[in-house]
Amino acid sequence: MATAGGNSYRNGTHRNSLKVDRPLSVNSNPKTSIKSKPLPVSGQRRSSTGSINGTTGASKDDAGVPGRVRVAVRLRPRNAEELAADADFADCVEIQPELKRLKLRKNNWDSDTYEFDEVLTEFASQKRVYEVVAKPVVESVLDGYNGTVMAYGQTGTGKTYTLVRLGEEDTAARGIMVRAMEDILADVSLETDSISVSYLQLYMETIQDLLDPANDNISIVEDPKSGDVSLPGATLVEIRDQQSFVELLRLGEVHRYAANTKLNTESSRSHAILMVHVKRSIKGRDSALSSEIGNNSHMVKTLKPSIVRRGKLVVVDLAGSERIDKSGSEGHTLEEAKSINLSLSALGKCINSLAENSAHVPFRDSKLTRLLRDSFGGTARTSLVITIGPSPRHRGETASTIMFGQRAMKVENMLKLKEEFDYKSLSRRLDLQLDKLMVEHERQQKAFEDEIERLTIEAQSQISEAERNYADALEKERMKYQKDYTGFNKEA
Ligand SMILES: Nc1ncnc2c1ncn2[C@@H]1O[C@H](COP(=O)(O)OP(=O)(O)OP(=O)(O)O)[C@@H](O)[C@H]1O
Repeated sequence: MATAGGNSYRNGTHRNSLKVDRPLSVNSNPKTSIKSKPLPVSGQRRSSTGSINGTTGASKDDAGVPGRVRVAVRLRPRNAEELAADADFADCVEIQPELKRLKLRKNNWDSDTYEFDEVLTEFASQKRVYEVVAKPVVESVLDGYNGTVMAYGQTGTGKTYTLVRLGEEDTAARGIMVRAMEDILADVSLETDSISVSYLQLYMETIQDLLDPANDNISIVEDPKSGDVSLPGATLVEIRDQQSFVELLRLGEVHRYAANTKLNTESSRSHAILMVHVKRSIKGRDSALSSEIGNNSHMVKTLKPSIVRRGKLVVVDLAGSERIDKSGSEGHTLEEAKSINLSLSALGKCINSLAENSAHVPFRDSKLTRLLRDSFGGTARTSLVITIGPSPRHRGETASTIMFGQRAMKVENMLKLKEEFDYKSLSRRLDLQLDKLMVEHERQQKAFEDEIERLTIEAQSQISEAERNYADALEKERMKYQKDYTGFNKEA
């Protein structure tokens, strides 16, 4: 029945209510907009000194650089079931990519319009999705910032497809995780830099290690001073090539728990979290710290520690955001769904509080929000992709996903360069220098002692010779006197 209305709606012949939940100009405030850096030419190394807002070097301002959470929406194409079941119905959404707008149909005559940082149609390639959603974040991580890429949406709308696909049989299908590592490996130098990875899942408020399933209750440690969150119990694997990373992802996926629900037989019931730590050594390059220390005196120059930048990329594949009642879950699965809902609703509450600038943000309400503290309202550059399906039967979930994305767009982070002096390597360098100096000192001491001994021996032999000469001369003198004395007596 809705076909005619749906088509005419799609052709724009009906008046739609324009409900834009935020100012129409995405970057209306130049202070709060992040200018994405131009993409590097393939195979060409970027300069690592570029900063998030396009200026050279890091901001010396300790407060950081403002960076709003960026949100893209991705529409999944109709699946086989929808092609059959929804054949007579129009999609519940219409995408206007050139305007970066999405229309959510209310009925045959009316729709609400929302604007996002990017809108990705059902034809958007995985490459394009990576480039608009994740690439700017990956570049920031390479420059020494923290970054987050997260997918949020109803079960079966393409979160795992967008983030986790390995694309081994079809390289065009590679998801964000694989493409991000390719870019990271292409930019770092493994002689001076290092990449290490943890892969975890958050399931029923428990953090489990996807790289070591026996490690199933990892605690979150928060630094009370910096607020930094870490998981010291998680397996950390050093990555040196793409193949070992892909194998690691495959291993993680095997371990990821997937429970069936009525909505999707391969639904992920856990949140999967990939953490990529990128540590880079900066030598003689422009940096906030190196210019702070100055380079006037020779002393400072020789004792100047090198600088390390530690960027962390967090990629989060959230569990499906569908309502419990609709998933038809019961028993254990109901507990699961409640737990998933608890963490997702805690995330929603935090985002609402941040969007409204509330004094209190309830980060402590769930492990997910504790883990994502730096990603929302923190120091990370964050990009969210919200995934939606076209089916009018799931209009409610699609609407709630869209509202989540709209609120997330209001969250402002303060991006901070994670740069510090490498005192450890300075101390190692000084230890080495000290060892060398001590060996040299010992060598000189020995040479000095040898010289003293030589001089002593020489002096002693000279004294002995002088004594001998003196004794000889004395003897000669005595003999002479004796001879003279004897001669004198004879004459007398
Ligand atoms: N953009 C797309 N193009 C083609 N197929 C897609 C796309 N997005 C998702 N799919 C397909 O839809 C199905 C569900 O996708 P996926 O498993 O990624 O959903 P999900 O949101 O991660 O679900 P869950 O919350 O249950 O983990 C998969 O078969 C996937 O291949």
